[in-house]
Amino acid sequence: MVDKTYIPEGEVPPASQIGATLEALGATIAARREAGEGSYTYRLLTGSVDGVLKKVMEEAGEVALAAKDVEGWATSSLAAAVALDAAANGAGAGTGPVDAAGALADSDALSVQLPPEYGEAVDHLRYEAADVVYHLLVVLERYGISLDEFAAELNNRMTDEERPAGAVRLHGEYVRRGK
Ligand SMILES: N=c1c2ncn([C@@H]3O[C@H](COP(=O)(O)OP(=O)(O)OP(=O)(O)O)[C@@H](O)[C@H]3O)c2ncn1[C@@H]1O[C@H](COP(=O)(O)O)[C@@H](O)[C@H]1O
Repeated sequence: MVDKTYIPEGEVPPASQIGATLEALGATIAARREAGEGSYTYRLLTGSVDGVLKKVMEEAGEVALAAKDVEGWATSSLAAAVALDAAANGAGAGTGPVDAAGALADSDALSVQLPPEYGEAVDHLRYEAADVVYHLLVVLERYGISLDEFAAELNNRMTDEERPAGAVRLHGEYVRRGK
């Protein structure tokens, strides 16, 4: 898989990239409580709650649409490869079971060319996912749920094998499933 990420030369990466990023973003969002109307985050934190809740739902919907777009490009690429294979080899060619990677499981392997639009759709999905997380963090800040408390919620759901050593947990009285 292509590594789409990089670290600028000479910079030392933090122990956890996503942890450091969420911490920084959470701190920025919290600090925007004092920023004034010029800040989008301030407006989400202090305006009608419907505003930020609508954004969370809208962005989640955009994630779903973006993912469907990725699926669409994958499916049409696979269909095009099957049609090409059938045309090149005659009926019965390339008709074995297709695995998750879109390749035929038998020796008559099918070569699927993913178009540039597929990669662009994946990038768009990542973009919309970031929009959801940003708006979700604004909601958490609005209701005083710290990132550590949020982490504890996730950690409490993990098995002992999954949970990282020293991970923060919720006290039993704050574990309320569903409500
Ligand atoms: N991470 C974000 C962030 N992600 C998304 N957004 C905003 O969320 C809005 C999303 O709305 P839309 O969906 O209408 O816009 P879009 O994303 O351009 O378009 P689509 O999703 O419809 O394709 C845009 O205005 C984005 O600028 C964000 N705004 C701010 N931040 C962070 O918060 C910091 C403080 O921002 P301010 O409060 O604006 O100073 C920034 O420096 C960033 O680090």
